[in-house]
Amino acid sequence: MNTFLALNTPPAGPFTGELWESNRSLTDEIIYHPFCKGMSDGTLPADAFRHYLAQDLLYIEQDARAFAITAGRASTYEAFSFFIDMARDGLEIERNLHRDLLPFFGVERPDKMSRICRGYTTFLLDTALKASYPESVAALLPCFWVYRETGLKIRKDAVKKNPFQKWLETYSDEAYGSYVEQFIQIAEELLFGATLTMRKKMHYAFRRSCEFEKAFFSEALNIKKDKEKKTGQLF
Ligand SMILES: Cc1ncc(CN)c(N)n1
Repeated sequence: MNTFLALNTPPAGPFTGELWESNRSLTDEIIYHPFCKGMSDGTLPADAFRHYLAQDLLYIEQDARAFAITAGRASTYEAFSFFIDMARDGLEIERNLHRDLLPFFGVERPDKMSRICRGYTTFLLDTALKASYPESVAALLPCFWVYRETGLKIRKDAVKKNPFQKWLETYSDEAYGSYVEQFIQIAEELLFGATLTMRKKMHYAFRRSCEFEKAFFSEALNIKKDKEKKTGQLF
């Protein structure tokens, strides 16, 4: 049986197939995360979304930098050009989303990064600067592939009058999807040409980013509980 049938954004070949499949339980935990379910059925607490959005504002800027660095290290002109586009247009797609959502949810630019946002962006930038080019590609891939898959899956079941509609539309939109497909193709070619050792490193980088993606949603959802714990309001 083809286990990728259930995927809306299928792998580009056996190597990206293996990459997704070996992280399937983790990617499922992201796609079916209570944060995402809350966006789909409209029940996500506004505070959780506000925290997420504020941190995402900082995240996408650093993510775009990591793409620009990766572009500079690309092994082909096509990949260089693609990652330059990702750094600029990818950022712009999400900036547009933020332009709509920030005033709607009354969110301002935060003074500092949360623990998970700092950890994730440091990991992406460190990988782009200090690890190999294929590892950086693998580290950056979940941020697009997992969001695309999540956006498509949760939009299907989303309630109609939904405050998170714009988020759902952005990540299920074709413009976003076409970037993701090209990105998966580049990763497939790199995995194909990689040594076993490099392939393992790429798998590690991909998994680490998936872990951060999950933690990003969990942190936002738990922020209220954490604040209450710190101020002792629960007791
Ligand atoms: C944390 C995070 N991960 C992924 C995306 C989608 N590029 C995002 N906006 N924010």
